[in-house]
Amino acid sequence: MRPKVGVLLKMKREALEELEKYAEVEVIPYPSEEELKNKIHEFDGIIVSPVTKITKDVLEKAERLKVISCHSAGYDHIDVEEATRKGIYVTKVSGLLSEAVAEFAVGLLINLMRKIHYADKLIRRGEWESHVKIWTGFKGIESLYGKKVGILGMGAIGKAIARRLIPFGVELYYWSRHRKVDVESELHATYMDIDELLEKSDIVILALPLTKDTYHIINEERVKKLEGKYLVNIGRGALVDERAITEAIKQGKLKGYATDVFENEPVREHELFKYEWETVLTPHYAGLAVEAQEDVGFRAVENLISIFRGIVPEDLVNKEVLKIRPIESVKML
Ligand SMILES: NC(=O)C1=CN([C@@H]2O[C@H](COP(=O)(O)OP(=O)(O)OC[C@H]3O[C@@H](n4cnc5c(N)ncnc54)[C@H](O)[C@@H]3O)[C@@H](O)[C@H]2O)C=CC1
Ligand SMILES: O=C(O)C(=O)COP(=O)(O)O
Repeated sequence: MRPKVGVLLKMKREALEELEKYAEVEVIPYPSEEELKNKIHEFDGIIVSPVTKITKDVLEKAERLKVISCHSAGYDHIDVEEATRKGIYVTKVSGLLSEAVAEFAVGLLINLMRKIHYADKLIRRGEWESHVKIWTGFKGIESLYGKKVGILGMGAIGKAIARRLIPFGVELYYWSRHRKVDVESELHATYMDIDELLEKSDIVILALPLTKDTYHIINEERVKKLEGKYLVNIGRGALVDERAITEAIKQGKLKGYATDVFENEPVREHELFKYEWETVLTPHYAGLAVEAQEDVGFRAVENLISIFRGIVPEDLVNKEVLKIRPIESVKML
């Protein structure tokens, strides 16, 4: 029997056609939790974007579900622990967005330090001369050259950021779950414990996934270690305690915060909106470059089909699931 697959986003037509070769497909773009609860029992597999949360309540109704294929590198919108317990395979799309996202992270950082976003506003308001006031230093514009940059999370994106920063003449530090000897020889980045890294860096970049271990990893205590420094967040909003960050910006302790991600998205209003000099804020769009998005749909389809064929894909997030429900028992193709 062909698997029934729910596509819970607007996916590229070509990727959808590829999926239709193997599965009975129903497209329900961005359903509400209620809609999903009423529908999920029909599916053997789903393809899902970061906008749709797959909660414990949804999974409770997912009687047939065997595969959740994320159309993204992040998988924090899935209750992975519960999925694993139920023997559901969860996959992500690794690598495809990294170059575009890393480029964007560097863009955010340069913008934050050189105030490009702010200068753009000044000239449009007819305030050409005011740049002189700024330049003479009442608030300070800084160059990246010679700075110490600490990267938290040295995965696909973290490495791509590091590679881009080397030509800027910075000193690189990193912290990740595991020490990476290849990174150290290729990128000349020094491994440090997170707290030492926060203390020694002038700039900190977050490129971690959001998990129960990394939730609020930049908490109130750690924000104190960022006094006089810049922070860039390209991972997920809840890697930081946004309230503590906002307070530190308000008090002039954190020099700047640039982020593409927020604790509660979408964001319509935020206290940080007031701090135009100190913050650069974008609506979760670092991965949105046509070149980056080109193959994401195909990879999400490939991961899902691979599992239904009894092949474990490299992009499997919850490897422990293999012990709970062996791959042979999810084979449908
Ligand atoms: N702003 C955006 O549009 C985008 C954001 N992202 C976010 O970036 C995250 C990272 O993506 P990739 O680099 O592709 O992932 P990856 O899996 O290649 O790298 C993640 C790194 O974080 C480390 N890590 C994981 N858990 C850790 C922990 N508890 N403590 C210390 N280190 C830990 C891993 O060892 C790995 O080096 C994604 O999970 C996603 O949330 C990804 C794409 C686009
Ligand atoms: O891949 C990820 O984790 C992302 O955050 C990308 O999000 P998007 O699918 O571009 O809204």
